Amino acid sequence: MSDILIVDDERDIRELISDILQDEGYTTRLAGNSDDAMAEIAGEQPALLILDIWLKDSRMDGIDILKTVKRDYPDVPVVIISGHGNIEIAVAAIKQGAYDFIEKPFNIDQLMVVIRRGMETSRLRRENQALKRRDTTPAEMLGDSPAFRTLIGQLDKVTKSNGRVMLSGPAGSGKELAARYIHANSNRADAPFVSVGCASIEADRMEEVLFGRESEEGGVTPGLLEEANRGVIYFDEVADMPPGTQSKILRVLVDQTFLRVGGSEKVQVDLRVISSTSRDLEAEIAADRFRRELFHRLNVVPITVPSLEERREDIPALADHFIQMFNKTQGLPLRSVSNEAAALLQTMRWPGNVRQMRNVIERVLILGEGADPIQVRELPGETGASADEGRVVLSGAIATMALREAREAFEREYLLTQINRFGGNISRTAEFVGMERSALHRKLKSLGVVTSGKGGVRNGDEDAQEQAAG
Ligand SMILES: Nc1ncnc2c1ncn2[C@@H]1O[C@H](COP(=O)(O)OP(=O)(O)OP(=O)(O)O)[C@@H](O)[C@H]1O
Repeated sequence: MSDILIVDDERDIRELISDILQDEGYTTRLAGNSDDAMAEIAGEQPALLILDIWLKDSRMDGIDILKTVKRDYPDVPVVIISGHGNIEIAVAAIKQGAYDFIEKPFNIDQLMVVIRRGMETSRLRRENQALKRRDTTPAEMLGDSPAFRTLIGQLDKVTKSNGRVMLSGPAGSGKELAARYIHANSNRADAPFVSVGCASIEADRMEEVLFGRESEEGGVTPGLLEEANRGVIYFDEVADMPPGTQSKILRVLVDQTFLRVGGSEKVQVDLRVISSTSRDLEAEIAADRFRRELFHRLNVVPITVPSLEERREDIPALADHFIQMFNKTQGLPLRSVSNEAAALLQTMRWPGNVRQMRNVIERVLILGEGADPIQVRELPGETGASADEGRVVLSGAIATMALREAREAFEREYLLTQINRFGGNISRTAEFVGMERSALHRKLKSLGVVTSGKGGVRNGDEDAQEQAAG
């Protein structure tokens, strides 16, 4: 959707405009009457429409087309071409929602100014829509660990106030979910929740995206602040907000008004602001990358969202939750998690927090063996998947034991593995593990492992015996 549709009954004119635009790098489509124009638009929505007001031999005139387009494709900016001296008609067209107009005869510069601005508007609208699409209904926030209960307790305290909240915590820990929880339980729940990814919007586009734009003729493209009016605006990774925008946002926070880009009249908004950061904002302030006044305005109620490793207790319930979610949304198999696999999930490292765990579960459901329950060997680390996907600290069974029992289990498993490696040769095993032969014998005896002659090992514990044999 980056092309321009030119509708004019005069072939010379439409081809002339097309040539100029193509020279400037735009793709164009042409239509000489209203039927062709509507067919082109229905086929693929153009990024911008240039429309002659007077169309000979057409069922609809330009104003009718404009009305239809504004009704059915409100995001397509329409630039009207009007004859010289037809200013009233052009103004009427603006009132009907046209973005701008050019008068015939026009020069190339005039044309290009209007088109470039129109294309920018179109891009901005699409960007805003894409951002809004990310706004899905709040997912359920799950957990019962002490760290999670502390978090929910703090969130519950701020839902009914209008206080600005700063959520800090590592990536993927659930900051946005916490912000949505506040919104959903507040008296702004019926108004929008608009998320602004401060890291994902280019610095030079930020102001237009936030404040919107106004054309000289009064055409308005609202920005995200206006779209969030009466609701919540969520600044995700606020440390990434460009310095110029920081100053402007500071002013918005002071008097809840702002100017659109190109505008001269103040726009009033009623917003609750929630921000998030995974960085240390004090350090950003010390390095002159973040404005202290803005920090103080945003950081009225600071709330820390714990990492997943601080709430390992919640992991089995989260795993079940994600399995059910992927079953519902993607039809992936509804599986349970074996105790060992759950224990392993609880002992892994999770640098990407809940998001990473969600991805791991999704991958297991897609690529795993499919039989119930999910086994340890299907999990990353055990399957040799990327080290980043969670380094295994402990094997599954050991993770569920008390220290003494775990130590014994580990020693048994370790020594049986070594004895196997050395074909049952106790002397070589003793040498490798750094023990006296007699000390190793004693150790094995205390662990219930019986060495029977050459190469054989026996063990009271069936699992260990299986491992020794395998
Ligand atoms: N307590 C929870 N219960 C259920 N799902 C959760 C929970 N916490 C986080 N999630 C899920 O984990 C994923 C990441 O959460 P979210 O996007 O809120 O994290 P974030 O901290 O905002 O991440 P980033 O800083 O990277 O944007 C989401 O899919 C979210 O639904």
